[in-house]
Amino acid sequence: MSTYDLIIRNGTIVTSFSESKGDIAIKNGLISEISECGGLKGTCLKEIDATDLHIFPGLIDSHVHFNEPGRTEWEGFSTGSRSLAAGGVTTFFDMPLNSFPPTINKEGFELKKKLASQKSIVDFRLWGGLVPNNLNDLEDLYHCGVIGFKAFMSPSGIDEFQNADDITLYKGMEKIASFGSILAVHAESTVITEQLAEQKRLSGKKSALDYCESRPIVSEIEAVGRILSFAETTGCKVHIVHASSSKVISLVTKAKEKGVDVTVETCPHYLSLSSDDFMKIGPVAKCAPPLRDADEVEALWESFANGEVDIIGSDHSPAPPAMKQVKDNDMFKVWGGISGAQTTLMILLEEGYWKRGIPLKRIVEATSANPAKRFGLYPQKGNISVGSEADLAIINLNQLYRLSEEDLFYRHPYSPFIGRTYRGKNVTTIVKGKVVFENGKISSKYETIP
Ligand SMILES: NC(=O)N[C@H]1NC(=O)NC1=O
Ligand SMILES: [Zn+2]
Ligand SMILES: [Zn+2]
Repeated sequence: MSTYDLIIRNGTIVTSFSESKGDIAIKNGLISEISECGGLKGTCLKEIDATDLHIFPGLIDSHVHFNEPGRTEWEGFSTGSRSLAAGGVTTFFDMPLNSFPPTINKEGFELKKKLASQKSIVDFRLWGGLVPNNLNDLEDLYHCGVIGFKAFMSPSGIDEFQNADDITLYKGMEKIASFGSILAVHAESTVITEQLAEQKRLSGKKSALDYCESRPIVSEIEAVGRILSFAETTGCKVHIVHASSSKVISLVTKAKEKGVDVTVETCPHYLSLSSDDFMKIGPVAKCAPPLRDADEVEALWESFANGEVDIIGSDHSPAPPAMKQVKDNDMFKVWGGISGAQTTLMILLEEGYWKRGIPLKRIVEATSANPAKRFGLYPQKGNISVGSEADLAIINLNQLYRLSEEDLFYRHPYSPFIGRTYRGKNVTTIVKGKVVFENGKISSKYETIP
């Protein structure tokens, strides 16, 4: 008879391609057996009854900014990873900027890796940056084990992480292609966004609407078109982050049809908040690219439903409260970034599964299987199968609740989703076989923040 560390009984197991009831046995951090309900024979140290609950592969958030080291007062790995655990996320990929030093060379990588290993309660990988003048660091970063490289096509808001000009992109992509790695891009046109912002400034226009108008969809379309042409020429794999519009997604779909190796991400905020919501909610909902109108939100859901959106990432990009407040009535001066690490799954369940009939399998695909596949972690992650890592989220689809400030584990508990009602809550999170979140709480072993 086998001895297991943990057995989860009687849940509905959802993967990107299947949904069925069963029991899962876990040993040494891996899934060691899956059977129909009642079929597992053996003893275990702990049992979880998942009757009436759904079991998803733990989410992989391929896009967060946890700001550590250097700006830990903005977030940090302790609070950031606890927020993810609460939201059913078991792995994150930390972006190379907003922390200081940025992850643009080996030293920056090693420093961040050490801190994340000490403090994170979920699994992680790190992005490396592509910036002007670090072409000679890319190979070191690749050997350090970055999950991929990230570049900005417009100013990032952080002085020490410069946006990449076209020659940096082109030369960088040749190098990245030579290692078989991937470049993620923040794709907005510097020329369009800066000139429109300057016109707004000269005419004293600085409202939320003015900010949105200074970063139109065409600015994304132009930048995406340019990066796709570099991708075609260099053969470099590309991942477009935070596309705000189905028009951007369509451009990516057309490139895929032509054989370009490209994927695209959108974020829960573009799927659940409109520019009108931004006017009502204010600076907490400021991001770049900005929120779009309600028709765009609906069109984005269509792109999601038909599988054109590959990946959902949160782009969790917090800042201290003072930087998320409007001063001099000027929305342009507010930090652009939405706190969303904890809320991805609840938004997709409420707005996607419940309101728009999106299948759970599609949600699992975009939040877990696809990021694992795109970044080389599948099927160890992103799946529920014998031999894969025991990264799981156990979900009560019927639990109805209103998100409040007290629910948030962020360093600064603000979110544009506070006060909204959701159906579907993550109740238990398991990372490599360890229960890190249970019954609405961080497990006692991880309660104390180091
Ligand atoms: N620097 C940074 O995190 N910027 C992010 N914030 C945002 O709203 N979009 C971004 O790219
Ligand atoms: Zn970005
Ligand atoms: Zn980002």
